[in-house]
Amino acid sequence: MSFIKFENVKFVYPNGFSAVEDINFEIGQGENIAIVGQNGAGKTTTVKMINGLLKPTKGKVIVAGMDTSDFTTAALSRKAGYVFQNPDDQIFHNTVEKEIQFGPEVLKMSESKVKEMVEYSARLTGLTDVMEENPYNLPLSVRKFVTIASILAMDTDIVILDEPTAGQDIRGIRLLENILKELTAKGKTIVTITHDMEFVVNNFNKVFVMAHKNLLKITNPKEVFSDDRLLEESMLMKPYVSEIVSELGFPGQITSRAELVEYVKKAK
Ligand SMILES: Nc1ncnc2c1ncn2[C@@H]1O[C@H](COP(=O)(O)OP(=O)(O)OP(=O)(O)O)[C@@H](O)[C@H]1O
Repeated sequence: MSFIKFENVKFVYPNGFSAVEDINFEIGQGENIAIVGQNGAGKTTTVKMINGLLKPTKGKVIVAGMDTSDFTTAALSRKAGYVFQNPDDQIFHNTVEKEIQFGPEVLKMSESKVKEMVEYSARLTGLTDVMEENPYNLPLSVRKFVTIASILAMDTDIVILDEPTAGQDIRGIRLLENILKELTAKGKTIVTITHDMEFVVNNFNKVFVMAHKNLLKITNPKEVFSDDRLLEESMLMKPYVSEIVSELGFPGQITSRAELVEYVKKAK
């Protein structure tokens, strides 16, 4: 059964610019989806319609049984938490702790539940030691985790991450991978926009490929990276491993480091 459903969805910004033309898809509860595609394809516009920040100009968006056109953004954001692409569009408190606390307090969680959720989210995002800091004194990559923590603390059924990998080093990527695992284990539905193809290969089974204001294909990473036409149309780069593998003339289905190591070991 679908938990998120887009039916013939079009979105036109107030200035008349059409960013999404005609999108149809369904996401089941507990699914973990990556959205990839060229800049300006309409990825952010699409996910903002899931938590009601934007309402479709045409068509229907149904989230957890709610037609988003009939509900306020406040009501929808209790179901779907959206982590903004740019943390500075989201952060407005002067300590990390206050920022994370804000969401659960708005949701009127009990004092002990707020404390529990803040501690849990801070631990998961590696922020425990910077709780008293002003977020604006922290690097952008850490500010991103502050925004992720503030959404995790709300314990929404749906978590939307917009470009979480941008500017992250290996520690940040590992933290993100752990967060995805933890959320999946808790049965959360996760939608992640990313340009990092290595991250896609290592963490997702289902990929939505967007281009030209539409959803081109719903597939898995292996199919994306073995479909040269799709790659070209959506202007996606293959993961580094896939590039090396094709230069070496190895089988094209190898997309991750682990698979490459396995293949070379067997071939020795
Ligand atoms: N508020 C707005 N008013 C008018 N046009 C907008 C607005 N916000 C975004 N757009 C335009 O809509 C198109 C789709 O933008 P969107 O942010 O959804 O794309 P995206 O696929 O997420 O791109 P990126 O990977 O660069 O973040 C772009 O051409 C963008 O310039």
